[in-house]
Amino acid sequence: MNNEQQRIEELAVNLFNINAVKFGEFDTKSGIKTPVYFDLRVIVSYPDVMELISDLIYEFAFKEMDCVHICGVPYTALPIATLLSVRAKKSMLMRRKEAKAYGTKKMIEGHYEAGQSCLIIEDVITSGSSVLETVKDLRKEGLKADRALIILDREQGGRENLAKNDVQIKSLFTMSKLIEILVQKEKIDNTMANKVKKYLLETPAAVKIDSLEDRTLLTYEQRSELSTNTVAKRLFHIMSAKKSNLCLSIDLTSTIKILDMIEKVGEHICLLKTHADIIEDFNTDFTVSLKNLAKKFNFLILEDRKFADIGNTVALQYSKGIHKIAEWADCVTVHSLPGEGILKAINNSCDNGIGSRGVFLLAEMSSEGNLITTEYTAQTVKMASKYPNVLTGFVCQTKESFNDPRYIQLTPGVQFECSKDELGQVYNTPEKVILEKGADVVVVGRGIVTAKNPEAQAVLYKNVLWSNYLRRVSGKIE
Ligand SMILES: O=c1ccn([C@@H]2O[C@H](COP(=O)(O)O)[C@@H](O)[C@H]2O)c(=O)[nH]1
Repeated sequence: MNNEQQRIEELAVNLFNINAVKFGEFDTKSGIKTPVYFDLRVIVSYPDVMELISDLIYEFAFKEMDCVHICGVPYTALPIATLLSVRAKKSMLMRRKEAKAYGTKKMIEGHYEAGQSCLIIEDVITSGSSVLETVKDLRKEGLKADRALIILDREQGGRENLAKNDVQIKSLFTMSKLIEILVQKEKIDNTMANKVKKYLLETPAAVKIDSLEDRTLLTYEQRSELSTNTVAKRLFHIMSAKKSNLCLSIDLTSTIKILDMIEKVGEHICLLKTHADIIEDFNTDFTVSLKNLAKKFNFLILEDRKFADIGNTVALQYSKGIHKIAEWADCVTVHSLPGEGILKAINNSCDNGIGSRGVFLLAEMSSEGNLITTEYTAQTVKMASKYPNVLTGFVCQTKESFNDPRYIQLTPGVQFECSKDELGQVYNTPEKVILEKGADVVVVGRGIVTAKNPEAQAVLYKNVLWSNYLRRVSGKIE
């Protein structure tokens, strides 16, 4: 056995011994359970392991790579990048997780010039999204970022996702290699190893999240393949099948008027948005009729309840009271203001028998003078990323709010003219929201409901929204 192999095996055993590799059942970012989990954050407490890792990276991977700078993906890879920088006498750059609120507002700290190359160091890759975030920020500064050294590649699509974005990787271990060594060294038995192998074979490659590719250039069909929330998947399918990305906001106050309006426009919409609390004669028969119409015309129902309380209260508001929203609405809107308790509450309700449901988180609002800031929007998107199974998308106004192709941008505030109502609602045109603002599903309320001929108006909206979507995905925007 050669020296490299021996030291790789030594590292595998060390990682196992310090509990940086764990076996059991763990939740992952993508929502799929995994029998093996890597927590390389603990290595900072073990100088010998740190030294071994940086030696291995330096001798077996780094030496042959020509680069001006080294940049670790925050945070776990930062100490490794530091050791390597000292060892190789190469400049190190630091990528911030958030831009500073004052001063330079730079994302990359250190001295560099555009055109110089920067090698990225990362501990573990699954989909490769964290490496891509770093690549994105380095490239924004004009740096060449096309190679990354990884300690462990989970072999779940990260290498391929990165290659598609022109980043080549080299890793000390693949997951299969590590497992093989641990069996050989009698750290785990064959049953466990087979469980991991089965998981690797059966689990779809981790979705391509936060890629550099613009989500709005992907088709709804392509995005349905990536969806981790059942409602988002269904909605993408319905949109493609009906050639409609129109959501009707049915802000009427009587059940008869609502059902009558749906008979007229149901064929043309992919989503129906309700405000149950404005309906004066709300009753269970109405919800039965609503569900029948949703089935007949093939659309989903979104109750625009905008929950904004503590998790426990929301769980009750969602399933109890007169409205029993959980029983008839495929998805609901939720404010992020109170924190992730709301998402947990709805996630738990799904696990506890109501089945697959979805949430649209409010990341931005269409009303003039609303208090949402860009930081609030960014934190909302970050919070949501922990709940991929329940998150259908975001209610927002701008494409920049998020780029994860699994989620749907639902944009209200749309009419044929850019205008405002007397209470501060701001309207953009269908063309603008689809082509410039990144909307996937567009909410139209009074633009249809108060029209003389709502059906004809719905068809007009549907056609213009769909043709602009086709322009967007075919890259024919002049
Ligand atoms: O930021 C937001 C969030 C939700 N809405 C809702 O959409 C409709 C818009 O109705 P219009 O008649 O087309 O103005 C309405 O139900 C709002 O509650 C929004 O407008 N803005």
